[in-house]
Amino acid sequence: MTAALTVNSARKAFGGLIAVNDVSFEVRRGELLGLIGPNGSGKTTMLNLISGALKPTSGEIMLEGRRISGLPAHAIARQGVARTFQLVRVLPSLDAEQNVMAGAVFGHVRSWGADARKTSRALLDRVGLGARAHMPVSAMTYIDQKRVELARALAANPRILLLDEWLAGLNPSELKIGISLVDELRREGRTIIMVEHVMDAIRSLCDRCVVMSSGRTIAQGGVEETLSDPEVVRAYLGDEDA
Ligand SMILES: Nc1ncnc2c1ncn2[C@@H]1O[C@H](COP(=O)(O)OP(=O)(O)OP(=O)(O)O)[C@@H](O)[C@H]1O
Repeated sequence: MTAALTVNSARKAFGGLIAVNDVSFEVRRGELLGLIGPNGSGKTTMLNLISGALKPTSGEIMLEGRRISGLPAHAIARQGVARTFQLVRVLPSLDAEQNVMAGAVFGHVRSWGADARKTSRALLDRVGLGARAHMPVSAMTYIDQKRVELARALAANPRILLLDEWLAGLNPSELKIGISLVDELRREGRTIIMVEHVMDAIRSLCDRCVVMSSGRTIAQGGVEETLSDPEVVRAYLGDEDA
């Protein structure tokens, strides 16, 4: 069966720094893959290569067997890749509902007007913001802006969802809610890549992990087996987020 996403020898150089160095992995349909590694190991750059925010220096990325690397970000979004950002990016002058509608209009399965509004309302309910649909996002807390961003990413029913540290910065009770929300997405069969430092979340949510260190993949496979790999333990030692 064709993988949902295939990354083949992806490489990204920023001048002399190779942020992603010959990385290859697959994400199966309906799988939640954890992309983990110490700070600066290349995880966000890898997500940027998939979403088209950056073009790979070499290598290729395929979505459902079709090459997406090299396409502009908006074309990749149309093909069905949606994401959230490590530092939330919302449209601050618009309200929550309008932000989510923007995802429905510009993404994979597009809808407009009343349809987009209906989708948007349902998703805002789902992320716990049903009562604040008309609040300007600039007046929302950071956590609520993250929820808006997740709803926006889901609005176009993407083929693959990229979560860049979506659980970071949550307090323990918010984290519990956040984990169960991602778990619900997983149970409904969504294909997700999650860049995350919260190890409890990795352990409870991921089907498999890919571990990066200094731009390279140092391990991939089942979560427990990967996290106990001596090279992974070594890569994390001394890293305060481990
Ligand atoms: N636009 C850029 N220009 C130059 N260097 C960059 C750029 N983006 C990332 N880098 C460098 O590439 C390396 C990998 O960064 P990246 O943000 O992908 O790591 P990360 O694993 O996501 O880190 P973190 O967990 O801290 O978010 C780092 O050394 C970073 O400084």
